[in-house]
Amino acid sequence: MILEIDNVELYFKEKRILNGIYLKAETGEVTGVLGSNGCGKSCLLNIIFGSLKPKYKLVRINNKPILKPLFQTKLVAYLPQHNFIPGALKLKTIFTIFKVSWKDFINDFDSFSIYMNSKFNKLSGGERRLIETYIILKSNSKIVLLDEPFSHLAPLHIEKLKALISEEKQNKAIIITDHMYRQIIDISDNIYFLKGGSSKLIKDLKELEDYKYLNMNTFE
Ligand SMILES: Nc1ncnc2c1ncn2[C@@H]1O[C@H](COP(=O)(O)OP(=O)(O)OP(=O)(O)O)[C@@H](O)[C@H]1O
Repeated sequence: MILEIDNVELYFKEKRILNGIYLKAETGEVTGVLGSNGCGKSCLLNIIFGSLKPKYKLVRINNKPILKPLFQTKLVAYLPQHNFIPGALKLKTIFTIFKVSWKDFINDFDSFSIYMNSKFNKLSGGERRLIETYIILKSNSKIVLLDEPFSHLAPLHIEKLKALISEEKQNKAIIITDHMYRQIIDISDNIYFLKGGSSKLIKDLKELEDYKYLNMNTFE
């Protein structure tokens, strides 16, 4: 499956946030999105998901325009920047509701086994983020959008999550954004950089220095 989005024009009042966006993601690949604070990364993922309606946009799957919001097609799962799982739910219930295997999760993250009957809001911020990311990543959807999955995670959990992302991409098109740029560079097959409302496909990591996203000599 090939997902493309272009012709995006997003305004909030008179302020133009996005214009000149082109992004392509496909099954078997991780597509990373990098950019400074406020450049529009979350807005772009929201627009792809269909929960934010810009002035213009064109979403195509396998070259066919998709006119209804993508979330209505059940093709897509989206990890938003904020917590989305109700805090009063027990972990076991959450995995049942989202149809994700608790056993597989415990195989990957055995330290969570003690939490099976705990409520979600009793977990730490990083633990909650890990569970939300895992649930979205392991969903049945063929397109996965991850907004800052690595925030608050301990290094070992980040490494495990990266391995899972690489596994899941075999059957999914994954779009990911995070400020942990080294992790994004590590797992991405393609990287788009957002600046001034438009996207640029990065061919050489040095461009990230030229665009003043990273300090000069970061990649020496
Ligand atoms: N609902 C809204 N109303 C008005 N302006 C908004 C709204 N949502 C986002 N913006 C503005 O749009 C711009 C892009 O926001 P967005 O959250 O997409 O940035 P981002 O690249 O994800 O930033 P960060 O890396 O800090 O999370 C920002 O200037 C933000 O203030």
